[in-house]
This record gives sequence, structure tokens and C-alpha cells, in this order.
Amino acid sequence: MPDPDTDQPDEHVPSWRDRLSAAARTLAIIGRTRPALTAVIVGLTIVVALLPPAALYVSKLLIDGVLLAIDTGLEADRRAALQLVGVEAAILAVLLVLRRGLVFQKSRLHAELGFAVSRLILDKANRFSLAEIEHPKVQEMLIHAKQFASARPYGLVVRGFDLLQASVTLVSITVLLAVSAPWLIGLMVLGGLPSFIGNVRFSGDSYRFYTARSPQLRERNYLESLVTNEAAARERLHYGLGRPLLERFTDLFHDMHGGDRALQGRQAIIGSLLGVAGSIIFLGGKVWIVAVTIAGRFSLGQMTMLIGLLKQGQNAVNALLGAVTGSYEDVLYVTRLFALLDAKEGGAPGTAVKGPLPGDGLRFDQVSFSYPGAATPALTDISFHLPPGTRLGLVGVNGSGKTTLVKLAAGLYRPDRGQVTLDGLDLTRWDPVSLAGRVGVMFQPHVNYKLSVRDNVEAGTGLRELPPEAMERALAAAQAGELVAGLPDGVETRLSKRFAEGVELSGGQWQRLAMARAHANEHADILILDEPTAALDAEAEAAFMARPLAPGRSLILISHRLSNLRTADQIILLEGGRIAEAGDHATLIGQAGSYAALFDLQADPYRH
Ligand SMILES: Nc1ncnc2c1ncn2[C@@H]1O[C@H](COP(=O)(O)OP(=O)(O)OP(=O)(O)O)[C@@H](O)[C@H]1O
Repeated sequence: MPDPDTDQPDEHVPSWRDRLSAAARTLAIIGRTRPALTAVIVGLTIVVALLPPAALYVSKLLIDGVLLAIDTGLEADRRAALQLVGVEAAILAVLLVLRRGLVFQKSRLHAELGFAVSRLILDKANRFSLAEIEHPKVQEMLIHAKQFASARPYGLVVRGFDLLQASVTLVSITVLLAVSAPWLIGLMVLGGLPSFIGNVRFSGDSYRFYTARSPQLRERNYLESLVTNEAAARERLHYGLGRPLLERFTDLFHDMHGGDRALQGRQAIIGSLLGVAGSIIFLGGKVWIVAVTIAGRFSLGQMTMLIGLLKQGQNAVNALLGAVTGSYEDVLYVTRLFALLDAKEGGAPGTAVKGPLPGDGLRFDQVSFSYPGAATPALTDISFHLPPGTRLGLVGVNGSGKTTLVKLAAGLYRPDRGQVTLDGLDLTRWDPVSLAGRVGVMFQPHVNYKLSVRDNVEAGTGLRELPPEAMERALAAAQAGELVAGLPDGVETRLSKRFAEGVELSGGQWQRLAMARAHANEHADILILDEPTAALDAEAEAAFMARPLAPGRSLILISHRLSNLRTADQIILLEGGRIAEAGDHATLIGQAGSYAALFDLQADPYRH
């Protein structure tokens, strides 16, 4: 996991080794994704690269042929010249068709590569543990990778094709030039150098600039989502947050892009000066060709071909150097993608499907846990045992560590010290799917899946389809049967107003579905409900706690309504992440400590 102490934007420019490896790995992804399509594009690129110089050569033959036909007046020469017109037209027509085909094939590759890279990113995100994915550095890497997912790796590949095309064109131009004016080859290279130097100089700047401001970029994205996102709309409208948020967004934009503008301005001025220098060099070559032709050393056909070759050569040199500098920049960004893919993930998941002490239930043994970078531990020395068939009530003020304990009990965090076991086996050694099958959790806050009711419930079994009776039982356990029966398509109803046909639910109704999700896996023998108070009204919660547990089942309930915990076999009161008091209701009342005081406070209004 990244080091929280070095949680700074990563501004260093990657080494050449990293860049070469990133380029090679991008090519490997392409090779794996669509090898045949890539081969077709490479073939088309080579042909498209050869045709323009070929057309120029034919036009040279044509001009010389026309002059010859004028000179001799022979019918054969006239026909030969006309045939050359046909050959040139055919070459240009084929070129046109192949160029179109190339664009089409490249757009297919773009879509395929974008998809392949997105899959790699999502696959990686799936493998991070909760602690890892919550880390700001991992979040930053994910945002970067998603942002560049389709554009940069594809950009790099297209630069590769451009490089190939420009090289093939240059080689054929070089062959043609070598015959009549070899020194023009050197001039071509020299003419492209000024722009190349400028591009190389600036591409590292843009990258450094971009990575240095990634925290602002994240904040800007977040502000944007606050203005557009429907979940935040109520508060935004009521408190009049729209304008101030927009102003912050604007300030941030100006902060970030003030630097951008200066950089782009510098790039534009220096870039155009270097471009003019290159053009002057090419112009010098053209002047020489014209002068030599006037002196009688070149034919008119040769002059036309050489000027054309010089022009094509200039374009090809610019394309080649542009591809080199473009790929230099693309590869800098692509290294970020591979930094994410190479980021270390928590150790290999466990494989055990049962523990050595079946029926032992859940145990916390001197467990301590700190969030990365936190000054104080969220939990310290927590020990308790939850045998099957028992209920545990967890209470404590906000921030006392209740939810953190739930996440440890579900195996989502690893303790720093001590261990959490199920049936005598450390949770880290359990196969995650088997563990999830044993522990049903209603998290706080829970997710409102903007999918169907069915998906919301079946999410509790890893989206495996539930038989209708099991679905009914899960909904009934969450008192959501009536709610779902009243929806237009029952369990198939699409939820959330985000979709035209979607139905919106109230906060409490969403919570009932989260509760049904916790009950979806009927084989789970430990049920953890983190503050289900909106899903269950006071009476329902009391009834739920009073109901006998199914054989072998146990329950952890976090509630601020202490009266409902009276029937719990044990109650733990957390204070600052430590167990301050533990025992059953009668014992804790007898101790006359914090629990008893809190209980009194809650009971008082009714007593009076
Ligand atoms: N993802 C996190 N990263 C860092 N610190 C966290 C994280 N979640 C919680 N904390 C910190 O851990 C401590 C315990 O939080 P926890 O959510 O477990 O409390 P809680 O008892 O469930 O509170 P509440 O009753 O408000 O839900 C708090 O100080 C909180 O700031």
C-alpha cells in the first residue's frame, strides 16, 4: 500500500526504462486484444506510406513523357503519356480508398483498446482491499488511469503507426532522392529538427504541470459533481450553495489554467519561431532545385518530382518527429496506468472454507486498529466472543469506533495487533466468498444501488439469483414486502429518478432494501446491523431484538436506542475505541456507569 506520509502528488518524470517498458506493455495489450486487426492496420499503413512517392515518380515520368511527345510528335509517345495519366489517377484513387479504410480500422482499434484498458483498470480496482482503495494515493492513481484510459494508450499506438508510415515514406523518398540529389536527404532531416527540439522541450513541461496539480483537479471534479449530482441537489438548492460552489470552481479553474495559458503561450511563440526556421531550410532546398533546373541539369519532370519529394519529405519528417515527441508525451501518461496496475495489493486472499473449531463463532482477541496516517488508533485492545445463538449490542457516541469494529468483523480491514477469528480461524485465512457467505452485514452508510429492487437484494449474495421464496423471506425480514408489492414492477422495478422509468424511494425505504440485502444470504449465521434505525421503527427494532434467533445464528446490533438492547446477551460500550463497559443490561445498569447514565437519559422523558 502507498505510504501515507509521502502522500504528495507524484511529479517526477518517469525514467526512460519505465517509459520503454510502458510502451512495450501497451503494444503487448494491443497484441493480446486484436492481433489480426493490428496486422491489417500495419499492412494498410505501409501501402499508404508507399503510394504518395510512387505517385510523384509517375508524375515525373508523365511530365517528361509529355515533353517527349511534344518533341517527337509520335503517336506511341502520346499514348504512353496518356497511359501515365491513368496510372497516376489509379494510384491516387487507391490511396484515397485505403486512407478511408485505415481511418475506419483505427477507430475500431480505438474502441477495442479503450475497452481492454478499462477492463484492466476495473479488474485492478476489484483486487484492492478496503484500506488500499480508501488511500488517497490509490484514488489519485485510479482517477489518472481512468482519465487516460482510452486516449493515451491508443494515442501511443497511433503514434507507432504514424512513425511506421512516416519512416516508410521517408525511406522511399530517400531512395528517389539518392539517385538525383542525395544532399537533399540531409536537408530534409535538418529542416525537421527545430520543431522536434521544441516539442521535446515542452512535452515534459506539460506532464509535470498536469501531475503537480492533480489534487486541484480532483477538487475541481468533486465541486463539479456537487453541482450536477442529484443527491446533493436538495442541500445545494436549500442553502443556496450553487453560486458559491461555482465561484470556487471558477477560482480553481483560473488558478490551474493561469499556469496553463502561460505555458501554452510560450509553446506557441517558440514553436512558431522554430517552425519558421524549419521552413526556411526547406525553402533553401527548393531555391537550389529551381536554380539547377534553369541551369539545365534537371528535366522539368525531375524538378517537379524533386520539389514534390521535398514537400512530402518535409511532411514525413514532421510527422515522424511529431510521432516521436507525441509518443514521448503519451508514454509519460501511460506510465501512470502501469503504476496503478503494478501497485501492490494486500496479500493473497485466504482459501479456507471452514475453521478448526466449528460452532466457536466470532472472536475479537486484543484487537487494535489505526487508519493509515491517523494520529490515534480507532480501536484499542478489543476482546469479546460472540458464540452462535447470542446477541451483542454495540453502543457508543459518534466516532467511538463502532463502524470500524463492524468492518473488522466483516474481514474488510486487517487488525494491526491481535486477531479476529471465525470458528477458530483468523479472518485473513478465510476464502472471501465463504466469509461473506457466513456474515450478513447492513453497512452504515449503505449503498443505494440505482439498479432494480432485485439487484439491491441479490447484491447480498454476490448478485446470484435468489429463488422467489428466498427473495420474499429477505424482504419480509426487512419489513419491505409491502413496499415492494406496491412498486409498479415489483422486484423488477428500476430504482432512482436517474432513469426515465425509475422510481425513487425514501431514505427509510432504501434502508429497508439494505436490510433485506443483509438477509439475502440465508446461510449467513452472523448478522451485523449497523444502525438500522431508519429501516426499523422503534417498535419493529424492539420486536426484532425480542424475536428468538434461528438456531446457530448470532446478531450484532449497533443502536443508539438503548432500550432495544435490553434483551442482548452482552452489551459493549465503546469509548474512544476502547471497551469502556461490557456485560448484559442488568449488569451495566448495576454498575451505574456511562451506560446506566445514557439509559436513564433516554428513558427519562417517558418516565416523566
Ligand atoms: N475511512 C476512514 N479513514 C480514516 N479514519 C476513519 C475512517 N472511518 C472512520 N475513521 C475515524 O475512526 C474513528 C471511528 O470511526 P467510526 O466510524 O468507527 O465511529 P462510529 O462509532 O461508528 O461513529 P458513528 O456513531 O458516528 O457512526 C473516528 O475518529 C473517525 O474519524
